Order: sequence, then C-alpha cells, then structure tokens
Amino acid sequence: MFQSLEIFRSTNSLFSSIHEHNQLLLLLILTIIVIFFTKKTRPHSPSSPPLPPSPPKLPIIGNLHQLGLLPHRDLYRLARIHGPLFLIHLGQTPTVVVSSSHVARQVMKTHDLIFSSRPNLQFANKLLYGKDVAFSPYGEYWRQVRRVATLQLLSNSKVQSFKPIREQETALMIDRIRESCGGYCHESVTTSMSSSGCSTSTTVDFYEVLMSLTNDVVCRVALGEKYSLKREGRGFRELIREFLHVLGTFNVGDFVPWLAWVNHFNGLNAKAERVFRDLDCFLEKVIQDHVDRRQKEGVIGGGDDCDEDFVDVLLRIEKEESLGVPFSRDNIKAIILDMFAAGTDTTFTAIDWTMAELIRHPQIMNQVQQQMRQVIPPNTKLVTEDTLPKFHHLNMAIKESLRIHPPIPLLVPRKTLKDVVIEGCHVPANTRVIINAWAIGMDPHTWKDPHVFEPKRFDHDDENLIKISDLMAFGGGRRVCPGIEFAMGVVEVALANLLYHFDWEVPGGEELEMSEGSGLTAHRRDHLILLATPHACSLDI
Ligand code: HEM
Repeated sequence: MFQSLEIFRSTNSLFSSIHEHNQLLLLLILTIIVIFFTKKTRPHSPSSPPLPPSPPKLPIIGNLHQLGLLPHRDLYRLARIHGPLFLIHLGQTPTVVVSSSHVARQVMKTHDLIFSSRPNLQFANKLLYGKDVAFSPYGEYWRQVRRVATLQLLSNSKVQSFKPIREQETALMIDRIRESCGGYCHESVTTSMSSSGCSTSTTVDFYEVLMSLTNDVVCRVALGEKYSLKREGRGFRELIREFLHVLGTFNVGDFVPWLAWVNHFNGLNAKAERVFRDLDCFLEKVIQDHVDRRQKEGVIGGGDDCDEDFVDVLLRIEKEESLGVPFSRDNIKAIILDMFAAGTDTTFTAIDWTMAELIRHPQIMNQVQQQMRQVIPPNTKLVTEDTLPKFHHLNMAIKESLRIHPPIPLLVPRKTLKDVVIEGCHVPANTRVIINAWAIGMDPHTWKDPHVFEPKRFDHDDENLIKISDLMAFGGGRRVCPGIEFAMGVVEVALANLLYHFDWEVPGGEELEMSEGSGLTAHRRDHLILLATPHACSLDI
C-alpha cells in the first residue's frame, strides 16, 4: 500500500514536473514566436523611418543567388529597380548598397564617421595579422596606423623621394620593349616585322610587363630592393599573386558563418595558411636583413629620411615606441603587405584599362600622343615626371578610364558604427555597406552618356576641375585611399612613356575584347596583347 502510495506520489510528482516543464516549454515557444513576429512585423512608427527597399530573399543564402561573377554589374541592375540605396542580404549579412554620387556624398561626407568601420573578413584577418590599415575596424589602432601611412609612408614628400625609382623602373620597361624591337626577345615580348616594314614591331603582353613594373616599384619602395628574381623556387611575385588571389576569393564563411567549415574541405583554409606562413617567413627575413644592415652601418633608429624604405620607417617607429598602441614585427609585416595588396594590382589595372580604351579610340590616342610628341624633344630617352602636368589629354584619358573601370569597383566594404537615417531610410548599426563605384560612374544623373569613353568631359577650367581624388575609384572620407599620389605617379609616367616611344595596335587588326575578369580587382578578363612599333621620335636613342 505504502509502496503503491509511494509510486502514486512519485508518478504524481513526475507528472507535475512534466507539467511544469511543459509550461516552461510553452512559455519559451510563445516567447520565440512573439520575438519572431515582433521582429518580422515590427511596425515602423511614424517617427521611425523604414529600412531601405529590398528585393525578396531566400532562406539561408538571402540574395546571394542574385550575384554572379561580376557583382558590381548585378548590383547596378538591382539599383535600377530598387533605387540608389537598397538593402540586400548576403547570406545572413544585411548589406546596404550605395549606387549614386548623391547618396555616396551622404555616406562619405555628411555621415563619414558612422560609415568608417570595416567588417571582419576571415582571410584578410588571417593574412594581414588583423593589424593592417585597410581592413582594420574604426578605432584607436586604425587611427594610429592610418597616420603612419599618410604622414610617414605615403606623404607628398615621401612619394616625391621615390621619383627616381618610378622613373628607373619605367625606363627598364621601355628598354626591354625597345630591345625586343631590335631583335632581342624577352619572355613577355616577341618580335615580328611591322606592317610599314621600316622597323621591327614587338608583341607585348601588358599583363606581364605591367605586373613586373608595379611589383618592382612597390618592392623597391617598401622593401628596399627587387625581390622578384631573388627567391628560390616560386618567386616572391608568385607568392604575392597567390596572396591577392586568396584575399579576393569569395568566402562563404563571411556571409553564412555556420558554413565556414566548408573551407576545410575546399582547400581554402589550407591555402591561406600556406601563403601566410610563406609570406611571414619571407618578411621576417627581409626585416632581419634591415636590422642587421642598419647595425652594421651604425645607423640606429634613424638615418636619412629620403633613403628610408617602408621597412626602415616602420622599424624606426617600433623602436621609438611613440605610437600609443602596441607595435611590433607583426604590425610591420601587416602594413607592408597592405601596400602590396592595395598598391600593385590596382595600379596595374588602371594602366591596363587606359591603354585598352585608347586602342579602341584611335582618335583620342592620337591626340594624347601628338600633345606629348610636340612638347617632348625627339630622341628623349625618358619622359620624366616634371613634364607630366603638360599632358592634359593624357590626364583626361586616365580620369575617364578610372570612371568607367574603377580598379576596385565595389571599393573596400564598410560597416556602420551606429544607427543612421539616409534618404529617409533607417540603416541600423553594424550593417555592412557596399559603395558601388562602378554604378556611380555609370549614373546618368551625373554623367552624360555614361557608357561612352569621352575624356573631354573632364576638360574644365581650373575652378571646375575634377581632380583625380574626386573620382569614386579611390573612395572618400576618412577611409579614402592614402596611396593616390603614389599610384598616379606610376600610372602617369608609365603611360606617358609607353605612348611617347611607341605606336600601338592590336595584332591582326582585330577588335579588342573588353570583358572584365572576376575578383576584388576588376582586371581585364584577357591579357592585353598589343603590337608596339617604335615611333620615329624614339628611333635613334
Ligand atoms: C590606381 C590605384 C589605386 C586605386 C584605384 C586604389 C583604390 C582604393 C580604394 C577604393 C580604397 C578604399 C577606399 C574606401 O574605403 O573609401 C583604397 C584604400 C587604401 N589604399 Fe588604395 N588604391 C590605389 C593605389 C594604392 C597604392 C599605390 C597604395 C599604397 C602603396 C594604396 C594604399 C591604400 C591603403 C593603405 C588603403 C586603406 C585605407 C584605409 O582603410 O584607411 N592604394 N584604395
């Protein structure tokens, strides 16, 4: 009896416990439903503005299915439906997309501070030690390293001090092309007789020639010498190529965090790890070489500012301990790699597209060349940087090319620091932000016939002049590219010399294919291969 009572009691307590649990469970389910619906249907009170317009999304992937290999073009199409400020979901990441200069001004001028952070991207974080400038979130660390970049590495005087490097490397490029015209065959250029028969023409692979130029310039400026040919096995240039490839690869984990495991199986994590180790090892040696050399020369923590390469400058900053944030070897490596990531591919792409557009527009090419050949005396070995301001037509062609082909068409993604209202829409804190520089260049409200290559649109008097830094290709506000002067130095001197010394045509007179390749930087899809014929002004050198 007692036993049955005991059983009854325990059964009863079991039931009551189950009952209690059920109540708890019910409460939990009700709470989730309430949260879900209030979140889903949270009515925007008249005082709280709506979110930006948004295309319908799918579960898990959001709007990712609407983006292909050239996302700037897909986002442009979506902007034509949803307007210059719209919201999409990249996987589980809400992202606002800006597609007009009017809205971009509000983002990068009016509310610059709120839009000046960066999202955390897995591979950038890994490869750049989480300590570089370009991918750092807004905060004290970014402010300090950005000051180092603008005041110590890329200041006007520093960029000027690298003029001999830019000119020497350009002269080498021109020499190699000219030598191959004389019969000597370099790996990236092959020779044949020109149609005129008066001199030998050379086929030039611009990808190889320009990648060497931009890599070698950044290498000498940042590391003090050209390492491209020094490293055994795979060259340093190849390593940088892989580094840029991993950095620009679509990483599903950045958009759907619980799918990050996929990278263990598709080999991306292993590749990132290998590239990171190889680069780390290489840079460690470069830095140690600098320390040893300085000690041998008896220069401790200083020296002639003009002789200092970037590693020297950063070692001096490490030694002075004046930055106010921890700064050691990893920080030096991160900032050096930033310069390669931000400065090589972009500069190459800008030269490559300008050249391609000029080939497609022979009349404009002719104007550019005539202006230079009238100003520069015949048989000048190198068109130097001092003469560049006289080449108005070249300058306008470069600007127009940067408008139509911004090398980083979606800039570097931003993240909002707090809630903000733009164009009457509520953009919450921590929203990812994409500024579609390509779409902004194609905005018919700003540019007449935006698809037409028309450099003359930049032909203004001094008062209305559109400066290179005004172009969306370099971003804007606090995060604007600090390497504009550096980049333009290389772009202008390289193009001026290529156009002064040679006449260019497509081999076989075919129409030039202008498709873009995929990736963070919008290269041409196909290598630009052109036939160079030395011009009479350059024949007797
Ligand atoms: C034609 C060449 C170049 C183009 C088109 C370009 C474009 C850009 C763009 C779009 C950004 C992001 C701006 C933003 O978020 O608003 C950027 C950032 C940056 N660029 Fe450049 N860039 C070029 C060359 C260079 C060079 C040569 C260097 C240095 C050697 C450089 C260093 C940087 C750095 C360090 C940042 C990060 C700035 C920050 O986040 O605070 N860039 N660049």
